[in-house]
Amino acid sequence: MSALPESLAAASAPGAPAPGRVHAVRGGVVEVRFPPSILPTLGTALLACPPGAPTLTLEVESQVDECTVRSVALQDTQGLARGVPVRSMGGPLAVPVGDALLGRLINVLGEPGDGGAPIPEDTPRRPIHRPPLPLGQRRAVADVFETGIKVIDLLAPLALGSKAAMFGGAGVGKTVLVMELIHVMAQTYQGLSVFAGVGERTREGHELLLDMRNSGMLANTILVYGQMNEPSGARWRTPLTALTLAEYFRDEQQRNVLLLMDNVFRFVQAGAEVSGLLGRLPSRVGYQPTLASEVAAVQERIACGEHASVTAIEAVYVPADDFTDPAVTAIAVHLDSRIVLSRSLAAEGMYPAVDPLASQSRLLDPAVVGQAHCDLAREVREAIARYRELQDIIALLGVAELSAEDQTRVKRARRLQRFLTQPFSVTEAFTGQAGRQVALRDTLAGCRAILDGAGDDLPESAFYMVGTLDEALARKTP
Ligand SMILES: Nc1ncnc2c1ncn2[C@@H]1O[C@H](COP(=O)(O)OP(=O)(O)OP(=O)(O)O)[C@@H](O)[C@H]1O
Repeated sequence: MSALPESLAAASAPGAPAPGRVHAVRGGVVEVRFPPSILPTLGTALLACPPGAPTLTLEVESQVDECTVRSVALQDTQGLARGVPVRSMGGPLAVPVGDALLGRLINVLGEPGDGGAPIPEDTPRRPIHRPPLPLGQRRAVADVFETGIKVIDLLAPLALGSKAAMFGGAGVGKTVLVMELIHVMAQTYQGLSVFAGVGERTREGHELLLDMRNSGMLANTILVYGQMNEPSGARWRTPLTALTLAEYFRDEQQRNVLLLMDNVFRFVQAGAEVSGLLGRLPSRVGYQPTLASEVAAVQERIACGEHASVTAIEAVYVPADDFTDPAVTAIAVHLDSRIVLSRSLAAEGMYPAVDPLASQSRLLDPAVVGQAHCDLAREVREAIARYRELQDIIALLGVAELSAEDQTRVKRARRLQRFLTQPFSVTEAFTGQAGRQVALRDTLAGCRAILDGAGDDLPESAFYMVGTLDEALARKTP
């Protein structure tokens, strides 16, 4: 970071009298006046110190004139009044990073939210605004990892150092899928996880903390929460705090990090709220004019370094199931794997409700997964696409009116669709069915066999919510 001008450095020193004063408070937006020589720059963190009350962190978003800045509050502004002294922190918000945070739940400022001991004073700190890793220091993504979830491994594989997202409307299973992936990772992948809970229900966040604590997964995890009850500024900056932690482990300790974000749409939504509060003109569909750059500022920082990587798995809420929503498209362009959850599959109970045709991954490439895998994925997609084409005819005339060839195709496609469902470990408590993880080899062999007619004689139900094909075959017994 560039050196501070002398006047600003002196004014930011902890013991120095606060040079700024709150001029106006409008909800989450606070205008602060400073002497013109030390007007803080954009992105600088400010500390408002109301007498007799806890301090409050703000972030400068615009300079209104030569002595006024407009800032957004990262904490609740209740009780903040005109005239309250404000000190500039001389740079962006710096959050504690490192091993002391492992196993902890923190907020956007890096303060504990789990009722535990305070974070030690000597913990190193890093600014939340940082440039992404230069291209020259990045490594190409190629190490595919198996999730054990058949439909993902087959049609939208994930890789270490890649970015993947689950897209879906309300209640189609995004959170369940992210939780299952956390579960899989904890068992198979020896790394650290940083979970950013952005704008979702506080109850879900609490449940995750308890689940992780009970299953012993918390020791290698940091939870960073800016849930729906927090001010928009906090929700907007929570992903940056989580990213800063992930980058620290990647760059300083050369450790692989899994970054989970639920929900990236809420981050965009918080940005839109902040933009509205700042009085900026809205852009398409009411989103902030800076939508693309805000999303890019987060997504570009998720990258694979020379020695270690940050792998991101994100949940993206799709408002009103509209996949052309500007927020959704702005996020989608940055991803390596897009897993689209379908409401009609969820309505039929075909969990995980991953749409086999809409989901895709850059890693489904012969150079990465091999020719045989790519060919099989294409064949599975073709079979399901053909079945969807025929569905209208079937609804009107019945299956019997189809040609013998199409009848066989429909039969196999329906079995394939069911074979791609699978019970999850995290849903065991309410489905009563033990979770299954399937090796990629078995997934490929199972799909190949079904396409070749190995399951033609079995009832469709034999394929529903099973692990391997052998399990389905074992259900044959009357
Ligand atoms: N794999 C699954 N197996 C069984 N049930 C599932 C599965 N996935 C989702 N469900 C059912 O769907 C419900 C909603 O799932 P989830 O909370 O993951 O949705 P969501 O897309 O995250 O919703 P929201 O956007 O409202 O947060 C679950 O409570 C569960 O009943």
